[in-house]
Amino acid sequence: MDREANARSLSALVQKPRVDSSTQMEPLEGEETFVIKRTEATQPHAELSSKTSPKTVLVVGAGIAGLRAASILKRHGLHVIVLEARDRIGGRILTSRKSGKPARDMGAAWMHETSQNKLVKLIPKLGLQYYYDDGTPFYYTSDGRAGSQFKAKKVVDEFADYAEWFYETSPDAKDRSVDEFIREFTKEHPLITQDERLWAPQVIKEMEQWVGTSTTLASSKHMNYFVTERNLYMKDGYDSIVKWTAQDLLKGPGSIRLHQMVKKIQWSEDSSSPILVECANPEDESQVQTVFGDAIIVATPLGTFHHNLISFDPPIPRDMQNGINNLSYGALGKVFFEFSEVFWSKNHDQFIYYPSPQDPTDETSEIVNDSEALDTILNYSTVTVNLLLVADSKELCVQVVEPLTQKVEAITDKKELYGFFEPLFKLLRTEPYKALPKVTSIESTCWTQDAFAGFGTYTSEKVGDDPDILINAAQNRTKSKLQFAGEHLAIAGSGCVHGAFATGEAAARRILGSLAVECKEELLSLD
Ligand SMILES: Cc1cc2nc3c(=O)[nH]c(=O)nc-3n(C[C@H](O)[C@H](O)[C@H](O)COP(=O)(O)OP(=O)(O)OC[C@H]3O[C@@H](n4cnc5c(N)ncnc54)[C@H](O)[C@@H]3O)c2cc1C
Repeated sequence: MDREANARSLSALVQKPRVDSSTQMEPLEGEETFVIKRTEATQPHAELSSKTSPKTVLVVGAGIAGLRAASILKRHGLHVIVLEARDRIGGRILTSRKSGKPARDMGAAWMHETSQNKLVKLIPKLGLQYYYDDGTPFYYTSDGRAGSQFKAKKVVDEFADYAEWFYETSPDAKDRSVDEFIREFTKEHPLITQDERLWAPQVIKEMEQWVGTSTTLASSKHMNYFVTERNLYMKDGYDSIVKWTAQDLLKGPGSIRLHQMVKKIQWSEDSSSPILVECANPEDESQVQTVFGDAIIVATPLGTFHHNLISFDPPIPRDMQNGINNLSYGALGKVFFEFSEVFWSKNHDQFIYYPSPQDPTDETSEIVNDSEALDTILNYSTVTVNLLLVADSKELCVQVVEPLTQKVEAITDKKELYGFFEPLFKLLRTEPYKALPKVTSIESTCWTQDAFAGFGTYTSEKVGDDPDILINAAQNRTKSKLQFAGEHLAIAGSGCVHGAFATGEAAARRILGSLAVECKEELLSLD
């Protein structure tokens, strides 16, 4: 379908949005986030899938993984029902569109690993605007700008190299946190100076943004530090990828059912027993319905499993459960600040801030850091995206990671939120003697308070985790009527949109196999 036709078919199905449960945002006037009309999904009576062909496949979750799987299955002639708890599709891809404001991606904003990321093909195909992050970042400490030759950065590169070699040559060695391991490395290194020793654990915090957790929790065994790829920012908003993925499902009513919070899945491998799913309307849990299918794909976030938000009868297969127990979930938060004037460097796309190390000779430092009253943003590592360069708006997007994400996302008062971040903005001024300009709008994420996001943002390998258990368990379910998809199952691009997209394809292939339907590769093409 071409872009114009796509837009036409969407507008036929679109209605005015309501507040999204994943974010607590400004009033919604003028917002254009698209929402599909409520369908017959809330019929009180149970519905039965046809015993004759085509078979019915249920897909739980209308994130990119579930939508990709459902769309492939529909193209293969199967009857597909996507059950989505929210009032919108896209899951952790959420583009906030407010009148007069640029599109803000509250979830995914970048295409990563662009050399292998097949979604990049959609950029020219759909005529989307983008920005490649080829610029150099500016680095800051509480004392101001750190030079580009900040030596501790080189020490961190050397450590990452060492850690990779260490676990390659000693695969059975005990996992420890990145923070613990880098301190051990710098302590034992004969040529590292005391300053480098102090700063290296601070500088490595830059990776926190990738793994979605702090270096005190992140696994050094599964460390993903050498990020040499290019990244592409979706200037028009990531929801265009969601719309493209869902276009076949949006053609007629009924394929996607919103407000369907799945609570229980009764499943069996017996081909004569249907899969039975109990759903409730999240806004009125007395509105319950039961849906039947021949097979099912569960594509909800890893955190929903950690919180047992869906019950399975019989329980989730043991190998899958073991995998879930051995993989962690992280939390990256974002706050968008729009200003009346630009006071930061116009030529650098990111501002990376390293918090000061605790000076072991300063006996008061521990007391100061423990004090909630004195807590400021400058105690944490942050990456601030310069949206002037990236998306042509007078905005900064400050990214934080857990445990700060939970704290920031719990702040509902905009003044308080700004006050917390203000010391960072003062630091980013190109003319430090000038007062900061007026902040004209603030918008913050709220994923850690959102059950449908699993109270977090994406998979994060923490100390002791083993991601392969879950991936292997999912891949081994070749003949099963119960399949799983989602970024947590990605072989490549874990935690990312393209990884999630690929897991939707893999789950669809396994369902086709289990229903003895031939997979036609041309129906998976992005061309
Ligand atoms: C702040 C943030 C920044 C990110 N940045 C990037 C980035 O720049 N680049 C990148 O590639 N990736 C990024 N990601 C990760 C990316 O967004 C995810 O990996 C991807 O969107 C996950 O897709 P999914 O289909 O696996 O899950 P989801 O998108 O979470 O879809 C799961 C769906 O299941 C639904 N659901 C949950 N429970 C139920 C239930 N009980 N019943 C019915 N439905 C249910 C949810 O509402 C949701 O729609 C970011 C994520 C966040 C949150």
